[in-house]
Amino acid sequence: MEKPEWSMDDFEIGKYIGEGKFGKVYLAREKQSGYVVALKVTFKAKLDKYRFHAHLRREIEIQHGLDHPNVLRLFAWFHDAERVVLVLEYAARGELYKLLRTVRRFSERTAATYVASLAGALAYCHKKQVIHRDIKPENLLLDIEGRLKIADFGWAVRSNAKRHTLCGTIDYLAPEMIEKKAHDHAVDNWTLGILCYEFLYGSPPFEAAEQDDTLRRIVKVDLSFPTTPYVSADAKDLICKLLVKDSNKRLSLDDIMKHPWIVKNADPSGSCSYSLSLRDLV
Ligand SMILES: CCc1cccc(CC)c1NC(=O)n1cc2c(c1)/C(=N\C(=O)c1ccc(N3CCN(C)CC3)cc1)N=N2
Repeated sequence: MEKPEWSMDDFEIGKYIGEGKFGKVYLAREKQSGYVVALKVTFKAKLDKYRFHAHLRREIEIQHGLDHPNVLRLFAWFHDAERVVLVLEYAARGELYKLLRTVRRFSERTAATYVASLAGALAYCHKKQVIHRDIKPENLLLDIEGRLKIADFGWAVRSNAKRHTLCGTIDYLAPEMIEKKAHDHAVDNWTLGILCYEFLYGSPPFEAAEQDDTLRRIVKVDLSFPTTPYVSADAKDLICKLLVKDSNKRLSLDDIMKHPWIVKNADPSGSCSYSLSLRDLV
């Protein structure tokens, strides 16, 4: 997909897919190859208004440098007089959180497959000195085979220096980010524990009516497992080894891949042709 300079004329624009704070996403087909992509269009006027150039530039630099089966590809980008356009991989099954809300919670096999995919993608990002910092169901997409894709590197940073910026939805924030201590890639490991809990129980572990209560529960690691739905001891063991206050004591991404629950339940292909098992329907 490399060529001197792309323009909107190279694409047939398809249906509107969705929008975020700064951009609208459209399905599109590249005319020469017929390749289907997602075009994320941001108007420069909006960038000026919110002084968002640096954020977008960082998103482009970081995501363009990543190439992993569970990271949404940024193939190219271009701009014209009024827009900046990102040419992104198309994830045909949409947002993972909508699937989670629809089916209420995932089976242990599906949850373990997604956790393993995330651990693999994050291990790759950390090796490339990148911390995503905003891993949450809303930023996870599914391709046509049901394979998980991490998207939206808007909050990602290079992890050479310790970071101090508070960002992201509070349910997924690690204690050290709330206590404004220096944080490193271990924040993504914490978030993986939050997601694993949410995949299995249908809501994040420290959810509370008031934001302050959630923050208090996070810094206290006030973790409890409801008696229903049934969740295996292995799954709870993994969650307890990730939701650890001391970021140095959290299970490493490599150890997650070797954890008995993952080894026993994760589908090595990474794809969950989502079959509703009877247990998921009760
Ligand atoms: C929307 C712009 C935005 C703002 C902030 C963060 C993000 C990343 C998630 C994004 N999205 C983004 O960058 N995106 C890059 C993308 C992308 C979003 C995408 N697909 C979809 O969003 C999508 C949604 C629903 C869908 N259907 C729903 C109904 N089903 C029955 C059939 C399938 C099928 C595809 N493919 N590449």
